[in-house]
Amino acid sequence: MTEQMDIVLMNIGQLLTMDSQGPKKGKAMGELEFIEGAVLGIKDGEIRFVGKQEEKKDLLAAKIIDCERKLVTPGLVDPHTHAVFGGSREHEMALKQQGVPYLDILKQGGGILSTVEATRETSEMELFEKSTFYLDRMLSLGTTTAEIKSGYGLNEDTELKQLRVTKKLQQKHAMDVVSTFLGAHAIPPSHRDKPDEFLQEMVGMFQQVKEEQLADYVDIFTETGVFTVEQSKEYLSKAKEYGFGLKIHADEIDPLGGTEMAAELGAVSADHLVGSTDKGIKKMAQSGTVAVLLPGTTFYLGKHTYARARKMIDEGVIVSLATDFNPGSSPTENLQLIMTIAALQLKMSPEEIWNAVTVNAAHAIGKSEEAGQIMMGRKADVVIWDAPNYKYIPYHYGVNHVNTVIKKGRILYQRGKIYG
Ligand SMILES: O=C(O)CC1=NCN=C1
Ligand SMILES: [Zn+2]
Repeated sequence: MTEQMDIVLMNIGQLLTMDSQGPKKGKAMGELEFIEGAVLGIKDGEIRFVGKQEEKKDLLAAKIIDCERKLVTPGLVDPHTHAVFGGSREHEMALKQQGVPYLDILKQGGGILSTVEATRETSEMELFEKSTFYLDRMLSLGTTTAEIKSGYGLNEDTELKQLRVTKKLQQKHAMDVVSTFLGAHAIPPSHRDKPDEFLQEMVGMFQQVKEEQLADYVDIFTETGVFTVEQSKEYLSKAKEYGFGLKIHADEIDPLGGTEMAAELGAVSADHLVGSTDKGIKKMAQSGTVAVLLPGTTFYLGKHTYARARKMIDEGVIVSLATDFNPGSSPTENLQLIMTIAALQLKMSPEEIWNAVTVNAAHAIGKSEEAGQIMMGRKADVVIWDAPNYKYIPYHYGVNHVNTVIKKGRILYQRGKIYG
């Protein structure tokens, strides 16, 4: 019986389905489900057939794409970005080259605080247009679902402005967007000597953020010169009472013990984790807190100590990867580059990397049922790559391997032609 599809992808070299019940951890992170010589049927925005070419010859479609034995995967999921911000920080490159530490730039009123100034001065419309451009670029790089944090306002008006821009992106942009309230991103100059009072003001926003459905998660930057573990624990405990999922920028630069605290609170994810201790890693494995690793930030800050991904995977932690896209410590939308750095510096295998940018990344932002996998009935978020197999993407770096991006069954991006 012939079945009429909207789009059929045929002659697929390797189709990565990432088929699994829930996130991958431990040994399972090293396993990858894929079909060689596959065909994929899409109808009404959903996956309607997944199988081997010879199993299904009678698929008819308005559009048939011969994938020429290329790699096909789910759309990538980026679970940690700061993609709504004003201005840029290219002027900080010179300071980085002189070896000025990230936290010193912040202490001198630069870093996050210089982006705060720029964001406060940028209108909601300009922020929306600027972040639309960034999300378009992320789509062209194969990302079809992304998390976006606030945190460049550090006052009620501007934090709400950022969150409303993110909400508008959720409504208007093809990218599926998850929103996180990161009002506790840094201590603004106005509250330099009264961080607790500032945190109280951010707690005072929880009700409105909840009522206006402006964020699913609350996050905090637990770091030397920013917020202590004790302040963070109190802040996140209050966020939990309001029903928010918890995230934390933990042990990025100094090992303060944010990892342990995140696991104890049952945070959905703990992010960065360069300084996580053995104890913290064990606690994350027990609590199911996802380790969102950001090796691009370690690379960009010129650091040589990376998060201990191998230890985390061996201990059974759910590990995912993200760009940490932001104007200061990781100005890149390119999750493919992060895959390469994860291979070279985190020593993650290609199989672990693919699980980390799909099914595990979706789990880190509560999108397990919607993103990161190609399964019957799921949204058709699919990428065709100009690559012969899944190992090729982390191997060949610094370019965009995407041939075609299909989002909810619509072709949104195709590699540009060279008009010779
Ligand atoms: O520097 C930034 O703008 C983003 C960041 N927050 C915490 N670490 C990096
Ligand atoms: Zn971040």
